[in-house]
Amino acid sequence: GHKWTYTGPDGEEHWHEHYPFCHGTFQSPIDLNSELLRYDPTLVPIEVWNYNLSSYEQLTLGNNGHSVQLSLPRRMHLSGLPHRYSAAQLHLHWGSPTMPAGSEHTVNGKQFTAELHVVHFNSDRYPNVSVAADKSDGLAVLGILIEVGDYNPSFGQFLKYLDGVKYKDQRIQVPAFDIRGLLPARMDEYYRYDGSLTTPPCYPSVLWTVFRNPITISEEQFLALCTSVFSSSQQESAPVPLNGNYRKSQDSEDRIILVSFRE
Ligand SMILES: NS(=O)(=O)c1cc(-c2ccccc2)cc(-c2ccccc2)c1
Ligand SMILES: [Zn+2]
Repeated sequence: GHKWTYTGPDGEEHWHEHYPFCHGTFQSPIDLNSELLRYDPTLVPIEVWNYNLSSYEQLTLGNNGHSVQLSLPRRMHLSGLPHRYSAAQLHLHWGSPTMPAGSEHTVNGKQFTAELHVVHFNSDRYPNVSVAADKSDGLAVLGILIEVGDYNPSFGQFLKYLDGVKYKDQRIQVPAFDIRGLLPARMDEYYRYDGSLTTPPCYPSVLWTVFRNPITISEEQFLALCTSVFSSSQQESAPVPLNGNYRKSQDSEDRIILVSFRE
């Protein structure tokens, strides 16, 4: 597909020129604003299955020039959603050392330091994530807001390998670990709405679950994230740091955001 970036001539205002859905409806991210929230007592706690991976297993850590992503085995899956959703990959969005706020979803206008996305696909209906990616009930993404605070040992499990994926299109095998450690303690408190991929091709195919409670990473872990990786390939003369890889808030139109908690 056509190249896209977060700034400049290929930035998000131009995505729709090659990716028409980016100009469409149900776009993500959105501001999770109290005025739009509706408590829904049918929203049950999210349950994760087979997230506790063995360190004997290896996962592929890659730099795709837009984010760092970790492949996940499809036996990892979610229950508590309308269908079974099996894991595909996780990746991050973050700010920069000078402008640390880099989450995609915001809460009453507050942007967090970073955001982790765990991408799953509807394995009841589709054979794999590629087939599911453009189907209206195809994907479910868990959004985990990240703020700077205590050191996060689970986050450290893959941050320590970032030097192996410094440049675009680099990938390495890393030991697996318990992915549950990247999620907040409370899985019963979350925002729920119908949205899209936050990157091109912006398919309106995502059932979003953004957890109410952020996780923390340390200042050092945040700096490692936003100084270790580049969106340019190793061959290019001028290395371009990979940071600020977040889409701005989209119009929530008249979408209701369901919440599993009473404020
Ligand atoms: N931010 S996101 O969760 O909506 C998202 C989902 C998927 C995705 C992945 C597999 C199948 C289907 C969708 C890919 C990306 C992505 C991020 C950086 C660069 C390129 C793509 C981002
Ligand atoms: Zn994402």
